[in-house]
Amino acid sequence: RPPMFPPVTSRTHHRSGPPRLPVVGGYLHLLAYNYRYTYKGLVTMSARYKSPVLGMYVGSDPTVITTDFASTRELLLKPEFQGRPDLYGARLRSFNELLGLFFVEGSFWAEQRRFSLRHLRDYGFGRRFAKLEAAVEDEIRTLMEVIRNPVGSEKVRNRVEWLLELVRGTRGEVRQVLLPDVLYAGFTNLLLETLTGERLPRGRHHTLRSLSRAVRMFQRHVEPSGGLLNIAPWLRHLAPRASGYRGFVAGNDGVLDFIQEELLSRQLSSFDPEVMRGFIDVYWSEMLRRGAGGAGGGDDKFTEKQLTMVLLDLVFPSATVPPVTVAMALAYLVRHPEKAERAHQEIVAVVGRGRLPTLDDRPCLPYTEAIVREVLRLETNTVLSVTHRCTEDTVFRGYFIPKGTLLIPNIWAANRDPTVFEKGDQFVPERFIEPRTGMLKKKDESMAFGLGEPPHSTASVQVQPGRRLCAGETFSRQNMFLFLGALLQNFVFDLGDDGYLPSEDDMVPGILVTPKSFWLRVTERP
Ligand code: HEM
Repeated sequence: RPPMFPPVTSRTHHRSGPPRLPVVGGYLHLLAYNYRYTYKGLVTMSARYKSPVLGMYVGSDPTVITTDFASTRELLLKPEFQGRPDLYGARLRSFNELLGLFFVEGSFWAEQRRFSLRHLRDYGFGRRFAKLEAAVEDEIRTLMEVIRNPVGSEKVRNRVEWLLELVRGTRGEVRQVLLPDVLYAGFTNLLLETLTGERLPRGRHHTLRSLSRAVRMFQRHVEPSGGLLNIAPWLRHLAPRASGYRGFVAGNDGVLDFIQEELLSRQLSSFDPEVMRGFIDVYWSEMLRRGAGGAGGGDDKFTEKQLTMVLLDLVFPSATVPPVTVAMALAYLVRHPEKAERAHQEIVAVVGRGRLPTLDDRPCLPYTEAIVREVLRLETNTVLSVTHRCTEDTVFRGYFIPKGTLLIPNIWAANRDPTVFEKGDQFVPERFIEPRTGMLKKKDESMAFGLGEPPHSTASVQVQPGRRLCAGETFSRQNMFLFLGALLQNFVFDLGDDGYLPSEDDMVPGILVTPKSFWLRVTERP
């Protein structure tokens, strides 16, 4: 074992050299603190051991966990902490190799990330692009149509059953919508637009919803550090369901099938090297340019398997995190109807009712933007982010950290740290508004997307391979703002007679912490 931890218990310091981390026992010890919500258990543990930085073994892996704002920020920005561990699950999902964007490191990661972001940008990912903005507006209008009239036009009549699972009540009656489910198709379709230049028509939205279901199943069977399956992969034979193996594989296979059938096969069967319709065409061209498929075997970095996994790493967050975040924003606004009304008034004053809010309106709608920021902070559903790995022996906060140590930033706790966010566990969008001018504050210290460049930045360029900042930050922020703005402009959401709001102890744990689906009553504004 590396000499990081002292043999017995916490707060043992070395007489010479940097002190070693307080050891708080192993992973099972953590589970005892809060078996269901480990991110909360870590906060309790941190108070018990009087240290915001904890050290423990997860299986045989030495692991460092940060639980307050300052140490989490430092962890996320430290150059030696930008690696990724070689987890059993990371290989299980990708042909027994380390591929994609999330679970790779070093020069392979830097090159793939730089290439992907540079070319996704050309299709509106992280910058303004008229075609994508038109697609967003179209998806929002479709969503509003579905809410207004679920049975709808002839075109969707064969899908009525599916729609009625999402929207209850027919024309003229009280209407209820199922969240976040009703939002899944619209958000996912926007990623398809950047990848292929096309979206699935409304009559095929059920395919996107099945995709989100598969993603959710996967997410709910994975833990950020790899969990028990990583420590003892053989558990999958003894207890395939309880160990999470079955759900993991079923969810992952569902997403891979979608990528194969709906993205790769379709796109590549009509591939034309003269016309680049979206990111997939560009990646495929690069593969061909590097000689993939040729007699020499081509490049071993730009391969079809790697493309498949890059797509999985883009589909996987898109199909759940932004729609879940908007759904949670609506849930908070039902608890605080005066804040929904304030946002509505702001939108009506700037945009009116004759058109939908656009990205040009965004600087003039600070309160709506503040709601998005606040829900990202308070409902950080990427609770423990994605585990990092230390790539060089180093010292962190005075502690010696050997190469290979796993690093878990508790961004859920950091985003609620009371020393930085007053009333950190309450929904207060006003914290992001400058009281004197009513404008949005420049600074947003919360870190729902990780760190790498100023987290509040809406700047167009996200190509910074040195840090692990989320690749979809700008794309997500823009689309969440537009969807939420349109919903607040046109509808009032409340509980109705039998509505239900997910409570904090009612979230489903996993690599993302997401709410159970919930119904809200929706009324059209006059
Ligand atoms: C509200 C929405 C989202 C949130 C809160 C979020 C959050 C995060 C977080 C916390 C990380 C880990 C950062 C780290 O390792 O330190 C991450 C990584 C990543 N996210 Fe997101 N994400 C969101 C949406 C998206 C979307 C829509 C996409 C793609 C279309 C995306 C693509 C990625 C990728 C590829 C990575 C891996 C980056 C790397 O390791 O280099 N994310 N995200």
